[in-house]
Amino acid sequence: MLPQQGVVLSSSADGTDTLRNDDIESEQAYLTALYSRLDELREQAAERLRAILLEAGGTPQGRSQREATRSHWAEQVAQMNAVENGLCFGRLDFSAGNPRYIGRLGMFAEDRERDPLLIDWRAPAARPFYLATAVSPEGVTRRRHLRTRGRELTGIDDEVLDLDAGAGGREDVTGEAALLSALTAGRTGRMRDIVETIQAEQDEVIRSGLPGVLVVQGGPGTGKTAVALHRAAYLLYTYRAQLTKQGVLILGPNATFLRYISQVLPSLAETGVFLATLGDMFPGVTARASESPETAALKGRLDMLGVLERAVADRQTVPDDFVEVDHDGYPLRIERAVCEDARAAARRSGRPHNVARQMFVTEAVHALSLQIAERIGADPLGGDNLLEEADLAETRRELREDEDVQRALFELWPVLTPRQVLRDLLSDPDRLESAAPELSADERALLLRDRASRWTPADVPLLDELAELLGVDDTLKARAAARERRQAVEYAEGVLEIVEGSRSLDFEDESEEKDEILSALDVVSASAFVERHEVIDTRTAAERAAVDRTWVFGHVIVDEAQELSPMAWRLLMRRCPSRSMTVVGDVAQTSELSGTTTWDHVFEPYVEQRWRLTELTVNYRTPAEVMAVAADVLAAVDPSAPPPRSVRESGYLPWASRVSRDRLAAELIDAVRREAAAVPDGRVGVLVPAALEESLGDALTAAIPGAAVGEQPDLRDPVVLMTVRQAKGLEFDSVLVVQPGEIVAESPRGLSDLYVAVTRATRRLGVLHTADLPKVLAALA
Ligand SMILES: Nc1ncnc2c1ncn2[C@@H]1O[C@H](COP(=O)(O)OP(=O)(O)OP(=O)(O)O)[C@@H](O)[C@H]1O
Repeated sequence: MLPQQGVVLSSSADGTDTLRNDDIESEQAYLTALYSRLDELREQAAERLRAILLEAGGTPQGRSQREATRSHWAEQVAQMNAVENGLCFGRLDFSAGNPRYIGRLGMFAEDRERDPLLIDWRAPAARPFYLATAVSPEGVTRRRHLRTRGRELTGIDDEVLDLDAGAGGREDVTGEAALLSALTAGRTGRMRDIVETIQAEQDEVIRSGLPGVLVVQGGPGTGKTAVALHRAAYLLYTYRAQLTKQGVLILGPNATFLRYISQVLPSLAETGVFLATLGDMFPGVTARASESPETAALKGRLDMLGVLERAVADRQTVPDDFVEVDHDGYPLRIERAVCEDARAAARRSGRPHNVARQMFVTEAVHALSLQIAERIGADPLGGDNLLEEADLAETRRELREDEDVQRALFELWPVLTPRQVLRDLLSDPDRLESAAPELSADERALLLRDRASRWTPADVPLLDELAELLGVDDTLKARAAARERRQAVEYAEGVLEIVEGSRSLDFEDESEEKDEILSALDVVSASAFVERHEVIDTRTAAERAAVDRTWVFGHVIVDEAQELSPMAWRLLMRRCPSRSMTVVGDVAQTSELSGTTTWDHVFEPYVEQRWRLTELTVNYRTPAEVMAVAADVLAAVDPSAPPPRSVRESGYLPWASRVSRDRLAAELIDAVRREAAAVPDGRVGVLVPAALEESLGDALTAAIPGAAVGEQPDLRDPVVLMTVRQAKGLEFDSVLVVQPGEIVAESPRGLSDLYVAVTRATRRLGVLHTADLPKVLAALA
C-alpha cells in the first residue's frame, strides 16, 4: 500500500478544458507584443554597447566609467538573451484591477505611465502567483500558466481561485497541471529552473530575508537544490547593489554536480555567482584527488587545528648549540640562547608565522650587533663600549643585508607557504609524529602519503587554516608591489624612448618643425604613463573571489551541507563573517564520515542558537511507489525522521531481481537496455558499490557505447554508471541499484548511501543483487 495518497497529483488536473481559441489568440497576441518589446529593448542596449565600444582615450576616470557602462550594457544584452525561452509564463487575474503577467524579467511599456507589461517573478507583485490558493486567494480570481515553445503559445492551464465559482483544485499545490507536466518530463542531464511552478513552502524559503543563517532541511527530492538556486537569484535581484559588489558563493558537493546545476542561474539571467566545490576554495589549487573516507574524516576533525599549529611551530627552530656565519670576514655565532629569546619574543607577539618572522629577525640581529659591538667597540681600558647608537644601527643594517646572515636566519625561521607546510607534514612520518602526538599511530598512518600526491578536497580546509596561521608579511608584499611598479615604470620609459626615437626619425628632414612639436616625454612622465595604463579591474565579484583567498562574500549558499566537516565549516565561516548564509541539506543522507547528523552541532560554535530552520516536506522527484521502498530505508537510518510525501505516482512498481554472480554484468546490460527503451526521452542511472565501479563500468561501456562512466561522467549521456557518492543530488528517469548489500557494507554510513541511491529516480527503480537483499529492502523481495 502506498502512503501519502492524499497528496498525489492526478494527471487529469484542471486546465484540460481551458484551451479555448479566443483565449489562445489573445494570449498569443500579448506574448508577441512582449517579444517585440524585448527585441526593442535588446536592440537599444546593443546599440549603446556598440557606441561605448567605439569610444577610446580619455582620462583614467573617464575610462573606468566607460568600462562600468560597457559592462552594464553587455550584461543587459546577455540578460535579455537569457530570457528568450519562457519569457512570460503566467498571468494573474484579480477581482479588481488589471491582470498581471509574470515572467523571467520585468518590462514596462514605453508610454508615459510606464505601465508594467511583464512582472519579474522575484518582484513582490508576482508573489500571489506562487502563494494564492482558493482558501486564501489574496484577491486573485484566476491563475493562468502559459506554456510556450520558443515564441509560440502551446497551451494554457487555468486555476480558478474563487470557491464560490467552484474552484476544484488542491490546496497543497499551486499550478497542479503545470507542475505535473514539469515533474514528468524526461530528464536531460542538466537541472532546469522551476520558476514557473515554485510551491508555497519553497517560495517562503526563496524570499526569506538576507541576514542570518537559514537552514533548509528536507528529504530527497524536496527541491532543496532548486530552492537554493532560486534563492540566489532572488537575493541578487532584491539586494542587487550590495550583493553584486560582494558576490554570492554557492558551494556544491562535486564538479559533476556543479555542471548539473550550471544552467539554472543563467536561465534566470543571473551570472554573478561563484559556483564552487570545497576543492576550489583555495586559490591556485584545484583539489580533486580522492582518498579513503577515513582519511578525509580525520582531516575534517577539529583536532587538526592543534596539529597544524604544532606543524608551524616545529618550523621555528633553534640550533643545538650555535650556527656560525661569516660576516665581513669574521666568524659570527648565532647562539642557541639568542635564537630561543628571539623565537620567544616573536611567538609572544601572537602574530602569524610569516609576520612574526620580522620580530624574530629584529631580535636576532639586535643580539648579533651587540656581539659585534663587543668585539670591535670594547674599550681596551675597560670603560663603556665605544660604539655609539648610530654605529650600532649601521651594524644592524649591515647584518640585515648580509646574505649569509639572512640565509642562516631563514633556516631558523623560514618564510613558509601553506602548501609547503602541508606537503612536508603529510609526507614525513617524523614531522607527523612531532605535530600530532595525540593521534594514534594508525591515525597518523592514515594521514601519511607520498610527497607527490595530488590535493584532495579535505586538504583544502587545512591549507586555508595554514594560510591563517602563516599570514602574509605585508612588507614582503609591499616590496613585491613596489618592484612590479618599478618594472612598469621602466617599461614605460622604454616605450616613451621608442616614441621619442621614432619621432626624431620621422622629423629628421624637417628640422624647422621639430621644435614646434611636443614630444611624448614633454607631456607625460613615465610614472604618469603607467598610471594611465594601469589595468582597470573589470572583473565581477565572483571572478575576483575565485583568486582571492580572503574574499568575503555577501551571501553564502551551501548545498548538500550535511557532508561538510567541522574544518570545512571553519573555512566557510571565514568567507562569510556577516553569517548571511543559506544552508540546505538532509541529515539522513549524510555519507561523509566527518559530515553532520545534526545541524545544532554545526552552528552552535558560530551563531549559538541564532539560526532559523525551515523544513521542506513534499518530494517532487520520487514517485510514491519508489518512496514507499525508500521509507523503509529511512526508518533504519533515522526512525524519527518522517519520509517526505511524494507529490505523484508514476504507475510503475519498483522491482528487484536476484541473479548469479557470474551473470551480474550480463544481466545488468540487459536491464540497462530495457530501461533505456522504457525512458527513451530520459536518462538511466546505474548506481554501484565503489568496489564494482570499474569492472561493471568496463562491461557496460563495451556493450553500450554511449554509456558514461568515470570520475566525471557526462550526465547528458543516456546511460550513466556511478557510485552513490557521485550520485549525490542528481536524478535519473530510471535508476538501477546494483548490489545494495555491498553498498550498505562499504561504509559505516552505508544505509544513508542506500537511501540516497533509492531516491534518485523520477520514474522507475530496479534492483539487481546476487546475495540476499538487505532487510530494509524486504518490500522488494
Ligand atoms: N516546484 C517545483 N516545480 C517543478 N519541479 C520541481 C519543483 N520543486 C522541485 N522540483 C524538481 O524536483 C527534483 C528534485 O529537486 P532537487 O534536486 O532540488 O531536490 P533536493 O531536495 O535537492 O534533493 P536531494 O536531497 O536528493 O539532493 C528536481 O528535478 C527539481 O527540478
